[in-house]
Amino acid sequence: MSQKVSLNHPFVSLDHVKLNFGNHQVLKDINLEVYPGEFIGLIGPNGAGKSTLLKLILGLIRPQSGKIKIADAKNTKNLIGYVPQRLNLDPQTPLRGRDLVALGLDGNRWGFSLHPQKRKQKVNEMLEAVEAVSFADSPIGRLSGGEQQRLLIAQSLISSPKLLLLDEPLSNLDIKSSYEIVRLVAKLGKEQGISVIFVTHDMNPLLEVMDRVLYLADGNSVIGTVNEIFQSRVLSQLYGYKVEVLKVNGRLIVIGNESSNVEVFSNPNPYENKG
Ligand SMILES: Nc1ncnc2c1ncn2[C@@H]1O[C@H](COP(=O)(O)OP(=O)(O)OP(=O)(O)O)[C@@H](O)[C@H]1O
Repeated sequence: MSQKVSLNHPFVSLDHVKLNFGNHQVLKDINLEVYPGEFIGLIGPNGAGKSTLLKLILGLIRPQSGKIKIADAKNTKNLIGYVPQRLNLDPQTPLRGRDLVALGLDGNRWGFSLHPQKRKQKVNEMLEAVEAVSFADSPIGRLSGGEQQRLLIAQSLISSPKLLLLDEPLSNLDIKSSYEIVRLVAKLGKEQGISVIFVTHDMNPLLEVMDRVLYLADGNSVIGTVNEIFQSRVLSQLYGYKVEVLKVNGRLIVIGNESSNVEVFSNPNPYENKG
């Protein structure tokens, strides 16, 4: 499906979004605009509502109030790719890597109607893009976490989405794989003009690729550039414990130390939510 997406207009916008689960107010007033090709890191403590925010954008749950707008598209089904946390698979699962990627075609209107040769070609192109050709014919249950993540990313991108939502894709990955996955997503996002919202607890691999950072806590959000948010003072204030941001060889590194005492500053939100 070809959709007209303007670079000057947000692809996704959330306007005063509020979400409760029963009496539990998870998101109080979220405002956000995500532009085409923009890479946003979504961070915040456990239970802050990061996955819930992704589900709202996916349309899986509806807000109590506020508006969520996805470009001008009427049919958003194929416009959003979603990568869940790693799969928990039985090692005996008969599905091969390339079958998992092909499943991404079946969720859209032309998946089954695609000529088998064209279908195979599309799957091969995606496997090459995520550098997964060498293990594409292995049963997915026997692949490593990093290999499975590459396949899930290929699956989510095969229907040419305009927005990619990734929910903690780095959990269970080693440092090298984490950096590789982040670089891969950032590269494909920029090449194809895909907006990315990337949920993570490990911020370090994202520091060089994020355009902006969205921090969720206590139902509210703070958004800013990496330089605005990644300061020891700001992160310590947001998390409520000592977080140090160091510059080593020109690169930022975030170190969290929950046991340290820290002065929690009186103003809980150092930045206005700029959307
Ligand atoms: N379907 C649901 N029904 C009731 N409460 C829910 C539901 N889904 C999530 N919650 C609650 O909403 C809050 C936010 O959950 P969510 O999974 O969005 O947090 P998160 O920021 O992604 O957390 P984590 O970092 O631990 O993955 C939590 O307190 C959770 O228990």
